Amino acid sequence: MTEETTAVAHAGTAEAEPRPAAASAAEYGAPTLTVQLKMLDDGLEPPSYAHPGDAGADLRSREDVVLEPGERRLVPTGVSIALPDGFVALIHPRSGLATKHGLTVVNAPGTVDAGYRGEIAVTLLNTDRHQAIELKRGDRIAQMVIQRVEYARFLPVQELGGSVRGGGGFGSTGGFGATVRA
Ligand SMILES: O=c1ccn([C@H]2C[C@H](O)[C@@H](COP(=O)(O)OP(=O)(O)OP(=O)(O)O)O2)c(=O)[nH]1
Repeated sequence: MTEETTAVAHAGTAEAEPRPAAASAAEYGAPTLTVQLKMLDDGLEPPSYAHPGDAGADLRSREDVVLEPGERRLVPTGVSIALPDGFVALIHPRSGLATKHGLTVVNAPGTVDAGYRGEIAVTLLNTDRHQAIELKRGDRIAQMVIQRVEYARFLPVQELGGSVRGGGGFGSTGGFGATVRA
């Protein structure tokens, strides 16, 4: 654990800034929200967006990790944040690692609550049945998407409001022909 490296104001309140309907090239991907960030490991790069307009900021592994086929592990990122009230950070897998190596996030998307101040960690799973996955400290292992959320007041009722779908679900509209091999 080391000293705080980055801190910006306004924790606890929603600070999203309105953006123009059509952002110019210079504005595209410009920050729309200020989030306090405390790095817990001086040697690691903070979360970052690979390109302007990317939804996910990459998170890095704080440790060297080897995941054997089928193995899962909670991997620390060295990052803690203070999200404004009304926001959530969702931890998603990275598609390249998923496609090329079968690396995924068990609980995808992981939910980082606005009130959470601990270290963000990622429960990685090697879904490959044959190859181990070797991750080095500093490797980008997952991505963090920050979104607005609603906090519901649950209102008990006897009858729910109607809808076209009604109770249909779990394949009620068809459209797939998968069969299970015996
Ligand atoms: O991928 C994740 C998911 C969660 N968390 C942290 C932030 C989150 O706010 C906290 C609790 O997560 P969650 O609510 O999913 O866990 P739980 O199993 O329901 O635990 P709790 O009883 O502490 O809420 O753990 C992570 O660092 N990474």
